[in-house]
Amino acid sequence: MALYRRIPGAIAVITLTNPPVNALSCTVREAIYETVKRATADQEVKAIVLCGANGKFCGGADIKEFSREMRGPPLVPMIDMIEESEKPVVAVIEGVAFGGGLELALGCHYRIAHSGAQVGLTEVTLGLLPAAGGTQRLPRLIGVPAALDIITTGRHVSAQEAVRLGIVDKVTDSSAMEEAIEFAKTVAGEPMGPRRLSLWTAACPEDLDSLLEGALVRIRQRSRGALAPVACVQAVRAAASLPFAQGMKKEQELMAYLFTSGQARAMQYCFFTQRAAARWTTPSGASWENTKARPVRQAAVIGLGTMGKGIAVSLSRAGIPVIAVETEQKRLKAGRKAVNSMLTRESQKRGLAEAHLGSISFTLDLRKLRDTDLVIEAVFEDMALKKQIFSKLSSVCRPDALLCTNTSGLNIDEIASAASRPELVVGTHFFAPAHVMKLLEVVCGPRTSPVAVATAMQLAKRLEKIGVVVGNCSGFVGNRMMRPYTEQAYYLLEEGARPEEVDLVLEEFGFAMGIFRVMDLSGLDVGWRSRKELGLTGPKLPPGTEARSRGGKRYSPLPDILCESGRLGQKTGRGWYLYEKERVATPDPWLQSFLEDYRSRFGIQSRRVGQDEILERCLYSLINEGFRILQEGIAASPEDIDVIYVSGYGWPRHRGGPMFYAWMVGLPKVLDKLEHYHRTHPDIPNLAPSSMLRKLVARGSPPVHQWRALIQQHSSQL
Ligand SMILES: CCCCCCC/C=C/C(=O)SCCNC(=O)CCNC(=O)[C@H](O)C(C)(C)COP(=O)(O)OP(=O)(O)OC[C@H]1O[C@@H](n2cnc3c(N)ncnc32)[C@H](O)[C@@H]1OP(=O)(O)O
Repeated sequence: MALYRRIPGAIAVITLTNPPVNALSCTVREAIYETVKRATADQEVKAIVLCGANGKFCGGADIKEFSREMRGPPLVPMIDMIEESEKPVVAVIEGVAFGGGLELALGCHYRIAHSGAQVGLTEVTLGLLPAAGGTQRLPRLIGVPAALDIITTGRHVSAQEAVRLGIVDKVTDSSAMEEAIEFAKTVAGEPMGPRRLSLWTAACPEDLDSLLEGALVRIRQRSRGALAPVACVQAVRAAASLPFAQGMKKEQELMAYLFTSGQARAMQYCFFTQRAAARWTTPSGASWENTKARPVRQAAVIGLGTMGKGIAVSLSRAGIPVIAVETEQKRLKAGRKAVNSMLTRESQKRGLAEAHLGSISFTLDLRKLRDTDLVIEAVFEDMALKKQIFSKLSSVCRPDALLCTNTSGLNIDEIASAASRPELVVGTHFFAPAHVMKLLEVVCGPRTSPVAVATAMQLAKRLEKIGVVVGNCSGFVGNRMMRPYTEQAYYLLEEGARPEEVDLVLEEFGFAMGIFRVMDLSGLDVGWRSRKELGLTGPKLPPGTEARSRGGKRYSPLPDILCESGRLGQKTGRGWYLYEKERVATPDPWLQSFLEDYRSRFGIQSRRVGQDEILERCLYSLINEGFRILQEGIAASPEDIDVIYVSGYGWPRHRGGPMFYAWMVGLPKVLDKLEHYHRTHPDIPNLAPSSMLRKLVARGSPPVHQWRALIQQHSSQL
């Protein structure tokens, strides 16, 4: 709703009241209409102040309403009515003014913001565009180039930048409300015509076409295949070239097209699932409701390799004092140097004062961890080494200290078996670079206590990461699903495809990089090491093993052969691609002839592999593994899997996540295709459709939010 009160000085104050973010729900819109009409009709009122309750102006349109039939007064005429008011309307921007919230403020005649406020036209992040006049008013207010950037990225703009750009008229460190009231008194009675943005002309550069073209190029690089940012560019073009009314018509047409697109649905699904994952209720009944996280006043990181360094920076940035431990003086020195320079870069980039960073001390002595609340082990993926560390930690640390391992796939329970209190051992799987990537898989072993999970999830929040609780199995959720995906990519090469063909299909789907480019970037030796550990290749492989088969299942030795010949990816200048210029991948003629030789050596008839087959075999095998994960109770819900993929594996947000995508494609189609590919490749068991997928199809393919209820609770690992 919106509360109305009249205060001395002939001012009407209208307060949007819809916790937690004062979203513009049907009821709020109705109340704004009514209160603005009341204020304009009231002879005693000379000016109007519009604010939000609880220190937040407005979080925009109510996203929950987008999936229902629209009711109540629409936003556009409501904002027009405010702009047309003869009495000045002053918006008080505290907290946030996002999406429709900022559009509402743009309809007001003046905007006064608190210095801590943020504004933005964030609709593009939900697959939409600012269709309450935002695409037409913002360019008129601040010019086309700056508006184009804000509208197409949906980025949050600080109050300081907002006043610099002219989005707000004034910023104050003290009470924005009081400032606005005093200001409103000074403009009461003035004509409002010059303050109506709809009457302005957008300042436009001479080379408008090249500005818009440049924006489209950046959009294609950043979010391939996403419709909303492209529509935003079209709407801004309309603002630059058409009268306001026609621009508004164009804005509405584009919105109608986006609103019903699967992409908007997918991105709104992402918005809600990310928040649902943070609420983490497990099938065994643990949740924030009944479990309290332990306070983390001091943390430690063991191992200052790539991951350890990023984790230490992440902790320090959250203001948590850190003890960083290494085994050798040389490594400690190198680690200290790297961490300190990362922190300096961070504080320069984010404007963080050193006082806000948690202190980091460096030591070779594990005994220094005796007062630590939480330890994160980030050493090599070596089970024996990890067990040795956990055993030592048990004797050095406080008995209630939480012991976390950053393994990316080893058995948490086996690691926990070396600790004296296995219930306090939990997996915290960070993603590289750990101080940048948002995802944290919180891995729960069979003996991990709810308190340990709650503490790790609370830590994720403090580190501004998205924590998702998963069960213990090889590779957990994310890496486990990657295996069948990469295997399919190798098989496709064996059968006739080229790396650049596979990558192009995946990039056109929306991944920032295709799988072969990703492998080249992270180093082919990472997978090679783990395949050697598993005895799939290298010295542990029993003599006489067939080159293309392991345990009766198809195996591709292609990546092993590349590694053996020193092609480890970008770092050696060669991998699946050639890197003559640093980081620039070019198709390698050597690889092409190597693949031809390989095929003729193994009698494989090379064929042209179509784009659909590339996409389906890569994605459906990954999705199929997701269904197995659900079946085994390793993830609590399909939404959790989707959050993991969107926030940690570059799955395009406008595709919702693998499980949502499967549902959008149609579960019967996914099942049918998997059956087809499995019939064609019976030696690839990953292609055999999972029973969970069959079950969902048999139940009529219910929407994703209903799957959780169908997952057998007794098989849950959580
Ligand atoms: C054809 C008809 C349409 C015409 C209108 C078209 C023009 C307008 C479009 C829009 O305005 S779209 C919405 C634009 N707004 C946003 O993108 C903001 C989204 N929200 C956020 O970014 C954040 O929530 C926040 C505002 C920065 C607050 O962050 P914080 O971390 O403090 O809290 P959260 O956990 O994110 O949110 C708390 C709670 O509130 C729910 N929520 C937030 N924003 C909205 C919203 N706009 N609509 C509905 N609900 C919202 C959020 O889901 C959380 O709920 P729970 O998970 O706790 O249930």
